Amino acid sequence: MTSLYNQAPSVSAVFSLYTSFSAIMMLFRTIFNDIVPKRIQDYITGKVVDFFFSSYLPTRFTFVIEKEWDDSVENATFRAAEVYLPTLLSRLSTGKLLVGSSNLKNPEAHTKLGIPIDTGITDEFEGIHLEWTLHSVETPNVPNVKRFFHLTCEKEFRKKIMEEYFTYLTKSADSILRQRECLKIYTYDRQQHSSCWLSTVFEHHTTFETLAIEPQLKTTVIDDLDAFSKGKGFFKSVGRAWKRGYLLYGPPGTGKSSMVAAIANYMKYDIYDLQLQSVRDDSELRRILTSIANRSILLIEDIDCGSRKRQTKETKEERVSLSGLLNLVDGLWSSCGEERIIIFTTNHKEKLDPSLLRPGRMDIHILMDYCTPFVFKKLVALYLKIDDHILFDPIEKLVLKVSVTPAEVAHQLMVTKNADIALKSLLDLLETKTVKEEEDTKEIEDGDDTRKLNQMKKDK
Ligand SMILES: Nc1ncnc2c1ncn2[C@@H]1O[C@H](COP(=O)(O)OP(=O)(O)OP(=O)(O)O)[C@@H](O)[C@H]1O
Repeated sequence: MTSLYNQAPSVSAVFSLYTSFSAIMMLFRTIFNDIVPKRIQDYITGKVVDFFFSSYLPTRFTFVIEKEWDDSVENATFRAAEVYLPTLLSRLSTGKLLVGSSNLKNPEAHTKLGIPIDTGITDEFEGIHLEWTLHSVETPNVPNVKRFFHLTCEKEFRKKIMEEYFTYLTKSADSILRQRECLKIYTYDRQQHSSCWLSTVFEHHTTFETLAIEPQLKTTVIDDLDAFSKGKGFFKSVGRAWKRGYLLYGPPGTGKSSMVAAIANYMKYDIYDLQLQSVRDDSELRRILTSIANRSILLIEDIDCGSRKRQTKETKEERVSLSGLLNLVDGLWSSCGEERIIIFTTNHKEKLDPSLLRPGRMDIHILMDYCTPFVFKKLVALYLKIDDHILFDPIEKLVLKVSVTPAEVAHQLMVTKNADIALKSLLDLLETKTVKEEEDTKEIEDGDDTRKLNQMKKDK
């Protein structure tokens, strides 16, 4: 007992040991804080905490990726996941996959794949194991179910996932979309509670090969589109948003919609078809604009007859203002997103507000005009598969004389596969039009003569 008591350290020895230990710790802390860089400090601290406390703390981390970001704005990360995940077929947890047919008429059309609700799918990124699951919940008073992905990983990798994996995801989805064959057309569905874009498969097969336009116009448009798609660096270097605006104008039936289809098919861009009349006000227009995906066409047809005002039942005027529209074309809102083409079409360019036509607003103004001899021959080659006929000469002469649209010509050429009959019916149409136009001109001249006569009588 005595010897034990003698071996125990004295209070003063313990105290001096404690003081020395504290001094060393303070010295260590000072060195650690002053000399070791902050990032290394964080790393070491994290490792120490993980070592001592990891068994008490959750080690998994889950990212929640909702379909809609804010009101009707589609979350681009959700969209990217929707595109990318079905390509990881072998990693589905349940062996289930959604399969949708895009085209009943074409059995060779590619089927669309999707992830079923509550199905897990795994991915590997630089050795990190990732688990994806798609969930859905119903919300009261909202017609559509809310869909969201859960992406779970080890907590220690969350920073890497945020900084690198999401970029990889977006890039992968982008390159998948660039190679796809099936485009979509979206229409804006305005509901009382939640408005959104509804999509369907875009099946307009017009390409620049089947669009009958003058060769020079075709070259101009294709060159412009090529320069645009390769122009990311250029647009950035000159401080401009990566977007392009086209105004297509001309009489009905001259191929404006067909030109839009050719552009979409050439660029492999989806189309967002917006009826301006269905937009409540500028703020809704702004929201719509931010909800459009990159690599897409925003199409506003018949911009002249949109009469940007509309009356509600309560006779309250609702409108998209001209400045809202101009902002959409070249203001700050138009700068959100990348690689976008805005196309306005109109049958009456002269009715448009001059501010919309000022240089720099829409990059290119394209006149879609009445049929020319070249366009006529191109249509005949397409529809009747011939490049010469005895009726070509009289038809070409009349095409130069009267206003006939490519749509009218195409309509006559579709009547039969027999070239003699089809061309004869086209010639008849042109002759009838010639007579009509001559009569109209005479009427106008007669009207002018009568007016002049009356004026002379008055003057006397
Ligand atoms: N340039 C063209 N090349 C080939 N086909 C054409 C051309 N223009 C018109 N057509 C034919 O006419 C139809 C109608 O043309 P389209 O809808 O593209 O004209 P539009 O100018 O957009 O008319 P609208 O102003 O009435 O909308 C097309 O489906 C196509 O078959």
